Amino acid sequence: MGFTVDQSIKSFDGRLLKLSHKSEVTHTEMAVNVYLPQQYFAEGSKKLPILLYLSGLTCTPNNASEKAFFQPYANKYGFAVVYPDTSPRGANVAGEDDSWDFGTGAGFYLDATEEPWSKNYRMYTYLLKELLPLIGKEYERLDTTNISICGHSMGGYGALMLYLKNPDIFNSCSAFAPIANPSNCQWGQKCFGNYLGSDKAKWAQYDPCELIHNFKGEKKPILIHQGTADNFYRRDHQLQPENLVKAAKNSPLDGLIDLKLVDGYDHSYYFISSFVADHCAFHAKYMGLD
Ligand SMILES: N[C@@H](CCC(=O)N[C@@H](CS)C(=O)NCC(=O)O)C(=O)O
Repeated sequence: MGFTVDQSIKSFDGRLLKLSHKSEVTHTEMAVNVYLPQQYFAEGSKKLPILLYLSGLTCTPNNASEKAFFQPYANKYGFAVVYPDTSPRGANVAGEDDSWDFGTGAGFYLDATEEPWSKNYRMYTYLLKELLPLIGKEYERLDTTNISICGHSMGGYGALMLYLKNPDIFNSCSAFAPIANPSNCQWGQKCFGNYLGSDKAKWAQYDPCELIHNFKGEKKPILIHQGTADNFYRRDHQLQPENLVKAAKNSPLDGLIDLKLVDGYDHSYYFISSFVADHCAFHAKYMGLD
């Protein structure tokens, strides 16, 4: 089943497509936005790389499409941006709308193994086995063999986790204020506990601080920005990017976590958009575009 194009909006010389499709993985209708840069519309253009951007808790595909400002850099370098949703919606699972940090808007990019979540909350398989292949099929001038990954907060964790597990699929990884050690913070413990149960060995299969030890890809840096005025970082200890720097020691990525603490920035899209240029330049290099 293909995409329905709900809207096609001109933006920074390219077009933002608001798409939806029926997912056989989540058994729901899924929304996804795709930004096609100006190069996509040029006669005889070659296949364009893809930046997969994963959003944080409560987001739909629209938050980053409207407020992160990837578009000028997507046009500068010539890559598309794919903005998936953060969970299935309307799965009708009891309790999915009870809190903002679990269930709807908080799929944690994993495959739930526990009832009643395991039928629908399967964002890991959805992204890798359904969404990316469908993008490749429907947009033949996008190159699904040249994908980089980036994300914010829960999506920053998602980007780290997906990259560390699948270096054959993703060229490069960066994150804004990621939940770097989910087994060790309230947000992660709540979601891992409900979706995966109490077996910590299952949690380790998704925690970047565990996965980094078994990373099998090329030795490249991972770029992370973290604002020092982010309350989820300094007050609530939900993010803990330093734990990933520590975990990298004596791992294949020893010394390659490029954590940039940026003074005075909070957790919002004002922070993200301030450093999007750096992240796009970083990924463009590994996409072969600079
Ligand atoms: N709803 C939460 C905040 C959730 C939040 O900050 N979500 C971040 C990701 S973790 C986000 O991107 N929010 C949407 C936005 O800023 O557009 C609260 O009330 O504290």
